[in-house]
Amino acid sequence: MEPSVSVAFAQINQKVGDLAGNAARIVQAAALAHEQGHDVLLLPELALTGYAPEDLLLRCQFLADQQAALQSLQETLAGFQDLHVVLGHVVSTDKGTFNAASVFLNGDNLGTYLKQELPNYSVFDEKRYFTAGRKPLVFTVRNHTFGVTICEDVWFASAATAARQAGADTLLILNASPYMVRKHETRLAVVRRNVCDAGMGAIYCNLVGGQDELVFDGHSFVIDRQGNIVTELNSFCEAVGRIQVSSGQLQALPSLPFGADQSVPLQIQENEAAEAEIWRALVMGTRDYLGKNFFGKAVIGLSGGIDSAVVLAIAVDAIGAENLHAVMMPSRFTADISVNDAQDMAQRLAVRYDEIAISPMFNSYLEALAPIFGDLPQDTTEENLQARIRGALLMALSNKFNAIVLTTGNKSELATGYCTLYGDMVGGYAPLKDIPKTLVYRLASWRNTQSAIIPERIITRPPQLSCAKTRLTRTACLNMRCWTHPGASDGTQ
Ligand SMILES: Nc1ncnc2c1ncn2[C@@H]1O[C@H](COP(=O)(O)OP(=O)(O)OC[C@H]2O[C@@H]([n+]3cccc(C(=O)O)c3)[C@H](O)[C@@H]2O)[C@@H](O)[C@H]1O
Ligand SMILES: Nc1ncnc2c1ncn2[C@@H]1O[C@H](COP(=O)(O)OP(=O)(O)OP(=O)(O)O)[C@@H](O)[C@H]1O
Ligand SMILES: NC(=O)CC[C@H](N)C(=O)O
Repeated sequence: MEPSVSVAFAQINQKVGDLAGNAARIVQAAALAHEQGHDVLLLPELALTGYAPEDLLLRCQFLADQQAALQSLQETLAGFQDLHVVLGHVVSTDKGTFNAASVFLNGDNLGTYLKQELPNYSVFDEKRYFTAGRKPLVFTVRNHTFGVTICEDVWFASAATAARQAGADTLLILNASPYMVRKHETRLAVVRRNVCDAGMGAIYCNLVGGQDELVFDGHSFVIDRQGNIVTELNSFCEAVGRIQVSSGQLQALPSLPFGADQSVPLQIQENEAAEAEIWRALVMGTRDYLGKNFFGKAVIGLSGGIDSAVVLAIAVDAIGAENLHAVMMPSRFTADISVNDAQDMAQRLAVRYDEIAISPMFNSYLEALAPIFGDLPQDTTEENLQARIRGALLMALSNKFNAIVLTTGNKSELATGYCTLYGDMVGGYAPLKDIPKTLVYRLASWRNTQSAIIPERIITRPPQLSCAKTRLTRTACLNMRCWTHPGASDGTQ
């Protein structure tokens, strides 16, 4: 019987540009893998710089700092005897800048792989920064040979085929693959087609965490050469997965927790609702945007409507009720039930809640404008003015308390222009910017199945749609109402 080889793969949350912090997490993962007696540790794509480093790569100083951090890391990793660490980093030479991965063992570099397929579509812009590599890299631990590739490489056949031809039995894939609904199924299909069909098993290690407008889901997996899933990690949590390779067979070992937040179970839950996964994506995206930009607190305009209710619920799950401030800013047009529902929601979540009446400010504006407006009829102008007064108040609270304003607009509103510039668009991060209104309702209902934090009337009440507020035609407004809330087609408020 052949001696077995064991591999750990660390789904960790790195931060673009934070070389010291990223290196510390890499060392922590290596210590864990070494302590467990593993032979190989696989890390995500560009684990040292974080993904995507974008224009930092155009700064000579950043490249020099990264090189120094890499050197120092290589020395530290030498302390974990006999552990092969497959680490993603940048290589900069007179031939170009490369998205690379090196295999470090006992202080030596066994080889460096250069990414061959550079994605340059959608959110990816790698051709702006990187030059493509051409050669496979393999290394052997006892009798088992591993190939190394990086993310987009496995979306094509050639890099995996070259690794197989160079003798690889199992392909190690370093990834920074952002989340989209159902992306996991696509990744599995791609790896089955390009890696398993070439005769190899695959260990797919993905980055996890929010980075500006992207959220990486992790959801790393191991698949054998027949295309069967051997083990997979849950999405939206840091974790270390582990396998053993024995007589060419890949066998799962129990996964290990990693990092401070261990609220998400490591293993995939059977039959989980799609909303549960999307909710975790929104919570992680919000938590990491705030955390990585040094905001401990947030402020939200709470209207008693569905969007601000869902944003508040996401924010509570992300940073805790004690770090949130909800502000209701009623005008003379605000219905009592809106105020009651906002109060009720804040109370259920134990969030600090304040009311600031905006009528006096609104009247002052109207008075100041009266000589110019004359007897022109009221229209969107006055409505937008209210939204802008609220925006100014929220930004004042933001400046004074160093709390970021969470914008409540959803994707349907942003796509159709149904929002007020310098008004309800105010703020630094919009958790719902990629969530259409129909999904906002589904998410609210799903979150309430976990604990009833959103007053039911906020979910069932037809959206407060005002056609005067938008530049959409009346027909478009009615269509939108049907589209967003099928139950509300009579135009009532
Ligand atoms: N990473 C981030 N992501 C998302 N949002 C972020 C953020 N960092 C701050 N924010 C938000 O931005 C807010 C801070 O921005 P902001 O409220 O604009 O305020 P502030 O950062 O103070 O920016 C204004 C600066 O420009 C100066 N200024 C302004 C206008 C004219 C002149 C002149 O000399 O002519 C000078 C002014 O003296 C002040 O120093 C934060 O409270 C927070 O809400
Ligand atoms: N009375 C209010 N008090 C506090 N914030 C408000 C108030 N009215 C509006 N806002 C803020 O402006 C955003 C947009 O308000 P709008 O009345 O256009 O409703 P909406 O787009 O349907 O959002 P929501 O579903 O949260 O009411 C709200 O999500 C909220 O953050
Ligand atoms: N970083 C990458 O190369 C990512 C590209 C890839 N197609 C993905 O989203 O999974």
